Amino acid sequence: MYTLTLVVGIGGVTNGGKSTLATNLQKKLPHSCIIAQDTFFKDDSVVPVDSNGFKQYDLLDALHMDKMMEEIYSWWRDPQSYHQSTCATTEAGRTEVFVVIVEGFLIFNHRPLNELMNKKYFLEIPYDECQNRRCSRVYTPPDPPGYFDGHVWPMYLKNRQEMQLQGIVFLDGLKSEAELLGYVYDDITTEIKNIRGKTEINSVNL
Ligand SMILES: Nc1ncnc2c1ncn2[C@@H]1O[C@H](COP(=O)(O)OP(=O)(O)OP(=O)(O)O)[C@@H](O)[C@H]1O
Ligand SMILES: NC(=O)c1ccc[n+]([C@@H]2O[C@H](CO)[C@@H](O)[C@H]2O)c1
Repeated sequence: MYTLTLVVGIGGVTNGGKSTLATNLQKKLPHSCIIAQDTFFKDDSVVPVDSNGFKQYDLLDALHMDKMMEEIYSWWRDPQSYHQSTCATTEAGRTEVFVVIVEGFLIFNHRPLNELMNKKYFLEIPYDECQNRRCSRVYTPPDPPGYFDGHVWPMYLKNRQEMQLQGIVFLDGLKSEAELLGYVYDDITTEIKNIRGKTEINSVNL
């Protein structure tokens, strides 16, 4: 049996709805799993502080990107084993496509990770909505007063300027969860059919 893979990137602004979309997609896509960038933050004690006393969390340097890449490679080497716990049984004779959904706010700023992704989506919301959503969230450690305007939003603008744009589909994060899911799910299932189709043609030609 062939092992075919698809790496989907869901990036975007903080509170743009990345985790929500990734979770909704993962539930609908068989043989899929999520690797979330937020689980690779360095320990608070090693994250530097700027002259205003703000912890510099919204930079690639605040993340263990080496560990995140290792996790993705571990999936890639053997997606079937990686999926074992969550995966439904494969249908006999069917060429499966294993999907990893890589989700995070700085996934398009890391060149090696960028090169791995086959489909890329970026969720955007306006400043006011972003500030409102962020204020209703509690991170560990919690945002200190002034953190959004003093660190989060300016770093978002900077990171967005620097990210690699090639191949990214921009999504309006103000759209409903269902609408966003519908669009991305259709796009990915079309890609999965294409990948399967190409393999089937190649095996006939062999
Ligand atoms: N399409 C949507 N419409 C309205 N609200 C949404 C939508 N998607 C997510 N939300 C809400 O926005 C907030 C942030 O969502 P979520 O955690 O998915 O974002 P995120 O981009 O993963 O955030 P971060 O990575 O910064 O922690 C949550 O309160 C969630 O319920
Ligand atoms: N350890 C964490 O998950 C953590 C700690 C402090 C701040 N954050 C924020 O997470 C967002 C990305 O999802 C960034 O905007 C960080 O500020 C996360």
